[in-house]
Amino acid sequence: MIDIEGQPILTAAEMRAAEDAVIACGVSVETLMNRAGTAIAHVVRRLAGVNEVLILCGPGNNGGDGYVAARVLAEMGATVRVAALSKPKTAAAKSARAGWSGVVETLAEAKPAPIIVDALFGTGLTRPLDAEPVPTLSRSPADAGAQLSSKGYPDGLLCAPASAGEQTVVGRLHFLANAAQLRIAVDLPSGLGTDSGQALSKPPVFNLTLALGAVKPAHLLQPAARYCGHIRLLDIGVPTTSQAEVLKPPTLANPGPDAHKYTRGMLAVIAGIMSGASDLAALAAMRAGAGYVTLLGDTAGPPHALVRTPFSDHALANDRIGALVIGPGLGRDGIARSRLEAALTSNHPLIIDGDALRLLDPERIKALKVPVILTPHAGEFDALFGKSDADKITRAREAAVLTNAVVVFKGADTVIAAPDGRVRIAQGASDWLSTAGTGDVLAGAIGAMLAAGLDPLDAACAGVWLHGDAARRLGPAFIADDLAEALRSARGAL
Ligand SMILES: NC(=O)C1=CN([C@@H]2O[C@H](COP(=O)(O)OP(=O)(O)OC[C@H]3O[C@@H](n4cnc5c(N)ncnc54)[C@H](OP(=O)(O)O)[C@@H]3O)[C@@H](O)[C@H]2O)[C@@H](O)CC1
Ligand SMILES: Nc1ncnc2c1ncn2[C@@H]1O[C@H](COP(=O)(O)OP(=O)(O)O)[C@@H](O)[C@H]1O
Ligand SMILES: [K+]
Repeated sequence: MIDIEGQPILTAAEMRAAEDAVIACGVSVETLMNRAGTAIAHVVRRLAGVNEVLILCGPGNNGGDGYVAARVLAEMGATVRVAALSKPKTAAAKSARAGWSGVVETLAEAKPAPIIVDALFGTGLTRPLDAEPVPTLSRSPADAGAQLSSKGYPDGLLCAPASAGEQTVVGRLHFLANAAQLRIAVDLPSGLGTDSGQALSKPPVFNLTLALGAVKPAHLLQPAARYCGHIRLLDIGVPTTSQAEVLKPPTLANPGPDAHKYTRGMLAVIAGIMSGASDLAALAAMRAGAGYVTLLGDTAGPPHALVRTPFSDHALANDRIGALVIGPGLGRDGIARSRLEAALTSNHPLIIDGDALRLLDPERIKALKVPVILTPHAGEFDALFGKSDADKITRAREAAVLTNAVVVFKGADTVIAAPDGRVRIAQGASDWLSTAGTGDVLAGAIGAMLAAGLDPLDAACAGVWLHGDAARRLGPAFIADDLAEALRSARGAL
């Protein structure tokens, strides 16, 4: 089992292409399925102990993985049962089914077990599951493992059509999941759109999802990600590369003996009408490790290490400024507009956040000749780039190209995109981040990284990582001030 930090993220089509490349070199689908099923079986065996395992198999290769896992688990001495939705459709799944010598129960009538393994649907799911009826038997079968007919009903047994509610695929999955102590999904919880991150049908929430060969967008994008539980990658010997990767901890240099405040990076934050927001950004930058932070505006108060200076073109013209944050608490009045204009013409690398994003259009951003990082939340993103049904990765990528800027598309599934097509996606963000001011903290943290000289994508990634890690350290009900302070611990842990 591999931790997914830093791993490539592949769409369903990219994963199929990666598999096809291996198959073209002479490796059969059956071999890949055997590797997948065997790896799944070993994980399940470790977690299940002596408890009974119920594997739910679908018609495609995801189901095929399930049959292989069942066979291997049985060979290892585990107590394992299999329940199928319908008979296997693909050649590899048929061959995997043939390798399972035990009974195959119907999904409709399978009794619960303490451990369930969902191998119903993986990357092949193309439509919602809710309306799909599960075949049921009109009498209790002595051996429900009878061959399933082409309609998906067991041959030789009279089948009744499914009734509503629990007798849908989703209903059965929820019923069996609710009764289980441990829920494990093969590749993806059944019901999720692999690339969109949408729940085509709402699956139960799993404890563990075993990604096969590569991480997929649905493992990270909301709402799909929250059904996956912990995600671990299983290697099936398919080489993968992608411009999209899971965010990993940054490598940041600590100050050396020759360091001084300016070598560690000088950040300027422009204040506006709501000084609390720019204060948070400034504090965050200091706690993320900036050497010198100056706040330009009419503000007052601690910390004493923060250099508060009235806003002026002269203050902005300081060559030592390595990066400039504009937007937190800026407002949208005349003063805000003139400060934004001064920032855009200052020649300093820019982090553009909050209100500043509402005062700009993509063409103006693209025309800037300095490195730019944009940090919109969903509302700001829609206002700047328009609404769209495209997935979050595509939207972030297109926005980065359109503006020639690094775009940090925030949310519970923050997507960071560079104009060259590289994408990084954060995993496991604390939902407690949904509190006022945490975006200002992020802008400051990214500002500290850009001022220290990191390239814009690395700076954005490092800031998002530190921000997410600080939140994880704080647990519940923190406020943005706590988060800014906790950046210090996050920085220290690297
Ligand atoms: N390829 C490889 O080398 C390897 C692949 N591996 C594994 O294969 C998985 C992908 O397999 P897959 O492509 O067969 O898709 P899968 O998710 O099993 O479902 C497809 C089936 O579902 C059906 N179907 C779709 N939507 C439906 C709906 N709403 N309701 C009902 N049916 C629906 C669809 O029918 P159709 O749309 O054609 O009518 C088809 O029959 C992948 O996640 C991984 O686990 C590993 O073994 C490693 C090697
Ligand atoms: N439900 C959530 N789970 C995880 N992170 C979240 C969630 N909601 C918001 N965030 C994060 O919290 C921050 C909120 O930023 P933003 O909306 O700009 O807030 P503000 O403007 O109040 O500072 C972003 O970094 C975002 O990614
Ligand atoms: K599955």
